[in-house]
Amino acid sequence: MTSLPARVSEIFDPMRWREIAGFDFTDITYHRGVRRNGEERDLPVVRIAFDRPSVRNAFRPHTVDELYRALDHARMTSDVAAIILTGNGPSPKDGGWAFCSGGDQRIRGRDGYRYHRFEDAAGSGHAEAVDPARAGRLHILEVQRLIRTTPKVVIAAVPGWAAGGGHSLNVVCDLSVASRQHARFMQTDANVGSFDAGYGSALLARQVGDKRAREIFFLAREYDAQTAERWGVVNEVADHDDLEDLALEYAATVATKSPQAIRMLKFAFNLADDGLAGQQVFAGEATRLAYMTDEAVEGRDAFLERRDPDWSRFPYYF
Ligand SMILES: CC(C)(COP(=O)(O)OP(=O)(O)OC[C@H]1O[C@@H](n2cnc3c(N)ncnc32)[C@H](O)[C@@H]1OP(=O)(O)O)[C@@H](O)C(=O)NCCC(=O)NCCSC(=O)c1cc(O)c2ccccc2c1O
Repeated sequence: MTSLPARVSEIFDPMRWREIAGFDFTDITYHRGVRRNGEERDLPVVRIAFDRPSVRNAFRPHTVDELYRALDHARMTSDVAAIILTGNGPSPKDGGWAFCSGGDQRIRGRDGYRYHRFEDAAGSGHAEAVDPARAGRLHILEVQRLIRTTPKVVIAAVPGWAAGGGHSLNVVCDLSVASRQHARFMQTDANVGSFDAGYGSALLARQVGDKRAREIFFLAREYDAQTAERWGVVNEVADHDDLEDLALEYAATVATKSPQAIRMLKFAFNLADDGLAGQQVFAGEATRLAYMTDEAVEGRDAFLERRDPDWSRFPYYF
């Protein structure tokens, strides 16, 4: 049996996971699902979790870099069907739970979120040199696009606060489950002079309706898991201790379906809202399907054999 991983979160069951080698993450944790009763084997699911519980799992640029790497690794792991995105907890400071509270406001500069603490030179005289190319970042938006275009089902397991950019991450996940006792939602962007004018607002309006989305952003009122379920922000509410089990159950069910069908469906759901970029992603998968046909093979072989293609075997289907 592989060694049990550390219990990274109070509701994380080490028996169900193994560490994924090759990463030295500091701001997130990354695990592969395993079955340990009987012969040990990998399950088609990974768990990626924000691991900054003392700041309600706020992300800094380094967190976003790590999140992107883990998501991309999961995307390219061909026997993974589903990705659970969650937040470790509780906070060692006050026992509070969080999925993610968005960008870490302590390191927000005038051009975005900064890798290093940066004091305005005029204000403090302690400006720290930062590679300008790595200065202010807003690349959580790249993570949103990766979640959107990864051919896997991404399941948000919301154990506590989903606020600001964390609220938007929940919106962009394919499915969501939330803790009855601790999940809280609040779109605080406008409180702090920020605005996710992309998926975080437009896709939210698709999910909850236009008036409700405006209410969520304009009033920035806190709402709980049951309300989130009623409004369509999450799929299901679970008791806190059962939250990760429910997310795993979703992942296991997704893994019983045809990988191709899931991919085509996910990209079909995205297509209209994502415009030409959505069409491109969907069309890429259509091309893969086409390459699997004898007709496409004939086109390729004819070129390689320096002859005219013979399409006579392939009818003009209608
Ligand atoms: C999330 C809360 C509502 C929780 O309130 P609660 O009372 O439970 O906890 P505290 O407020 O006491 O927080 C405990 C502890 O954590 C620190 N903390 C919490 N959130 C953050 C944060 N985002 N950044 C930094 N630190 C945070 C807090 O200061 C406390 O520390 P102590 O040292 O005092 O213990 C509440 O915490 C809250 O409202 N948090 C802020 C939520 C927020 O406004 N987030 C940012 C929104 S903007 C954003 O996320 C964003 C990011 C992007 O990269 C974008 C890119 C492009 C477009 C838009 C973007 C965008 O909008």
